[in-house]
Amino acid sequence: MSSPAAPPTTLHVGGAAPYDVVVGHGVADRLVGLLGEQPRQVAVVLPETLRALAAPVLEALRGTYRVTELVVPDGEAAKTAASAAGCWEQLGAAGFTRSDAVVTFGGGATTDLGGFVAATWLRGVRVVHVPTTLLAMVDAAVGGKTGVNTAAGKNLVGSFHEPAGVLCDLSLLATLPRADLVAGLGEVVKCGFIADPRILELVEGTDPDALTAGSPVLRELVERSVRVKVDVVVADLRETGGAGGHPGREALNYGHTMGHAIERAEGYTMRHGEAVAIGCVFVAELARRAGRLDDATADRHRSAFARVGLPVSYAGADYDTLRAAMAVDKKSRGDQLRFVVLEEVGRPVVLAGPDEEHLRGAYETMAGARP
Ligand SMILES: NC(=O)c1ccc[n+]([C@@H]2O[C@H](COP(=O)([O-])OP(=O)(O)OC[C@H]3O[C@@H](n4cnc5c(N)ncnc54)[C@H](O)[C@@H]3O)[C@@H](O)[C@H]2O)c1
Ligand SMILES: O=C(O)C(=O)C[C@@H](O)[C@H](O)[C@H](O)COP(=O)(O)O
Ligand SMILES: [Zn+2]
Repeated sequence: MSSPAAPPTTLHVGGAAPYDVVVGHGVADRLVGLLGEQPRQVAVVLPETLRALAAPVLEALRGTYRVTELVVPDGEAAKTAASAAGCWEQLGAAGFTRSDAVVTFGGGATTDLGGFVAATWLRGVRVVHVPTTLLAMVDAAVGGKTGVNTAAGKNLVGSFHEPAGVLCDLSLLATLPRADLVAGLGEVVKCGFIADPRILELVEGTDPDALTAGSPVLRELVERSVRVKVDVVVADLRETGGAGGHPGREALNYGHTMGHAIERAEGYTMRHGEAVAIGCVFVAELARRAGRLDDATADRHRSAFARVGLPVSYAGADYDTLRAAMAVDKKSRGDQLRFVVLEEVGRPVVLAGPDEEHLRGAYETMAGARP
């Protein structure tokens, strides 16, 4: 365990384009050092709502580089082809070259869009993420998935583009609304179920109200979740599959098949981490019905997510609507739905083409219609 004064932790991400994820208080101050002397100019992707929070970062950058602010809509509204096109226009007007760099400052929606802009401008320029939500620190800013939504569904256009560095400055979480911090815990608890049972013990053994920006337990949860993500991504960056029955990168998609369907049904007004929590409870029930998961572990999903204040049921859309939305999930192959399910905590596997009765039954339990 560590206090806010504890030195930063560096988690190295190996592979063809290695980089570090730095976790600690005040680490955003490292941005200029990380970008180095090569860029002449830096484009900072951020929502208008975070400009005050970003002021010290912008000021530090202006001391060294020509800075263009790419101000994008707040939250999920930023993840559109139109937002990306607006950024491309501004980069063109600024004469942004391959030696220049993009910085993202915001939650996962901002890092997803900004990462996509960096991936596509001149077929790829350097990007450094400064995530400002718990969810973006533990998940979105790490691993190189970038993208935008289309009318057909979530994250349907994007690319893999690894950052040159990720600075998780825990002090930035001080202003994050409680509901957004709790949403980030959705991905944290997901990491506990797919790979690190200690995360579940920490969540189950801590007063959720004590999980604040300066909390040592929150920091341990961040570091453990980043470690889970890094280990999976290093083994299977492009989601081509794992070895020995492990789903590879698809494991990180645990709970997302239903989670993304719910987000779409709600017009992207529900927080991603909330939808993921419901999706994990749904898929645990599916696995239980399919005879893959024991009752106690399925029930533990409901209790662990509920403990931190996340929703665990959803009846806002009917089964057929959600079933149709799940069909466009990236894990689908032809007409076949594929889910990541658990056989036990820490043992994810792929369940392809589940029994339609099990699916409908799991939906009815999720909707509260059937125990
Ligand atoms: N690329 C990936 O691997 C990956 C992983 C997980 C999630 N995601 C994506 O991330 C998105 C969700 O990210 P999110 O939960 O961070 O939501 P978000 O980016 O929509 O941010 C949530 C809200 O918090 C505000 N905010 C951000 N930082 C703040 C701060 N420090 N103080 C005050 N307000 C702050 C934002 O302005 C916004 O209103 C989804 O689009 C999801 O698909 C991507
Ligand atoms: O990094 C991954 O891989 C993930 O699946 C992490 C998820 O938490 C994240 O929401 C991701 O954006 C989902 O990706 P998608 O491929 O289902 O769009
Ligand atoms: Zn997610």
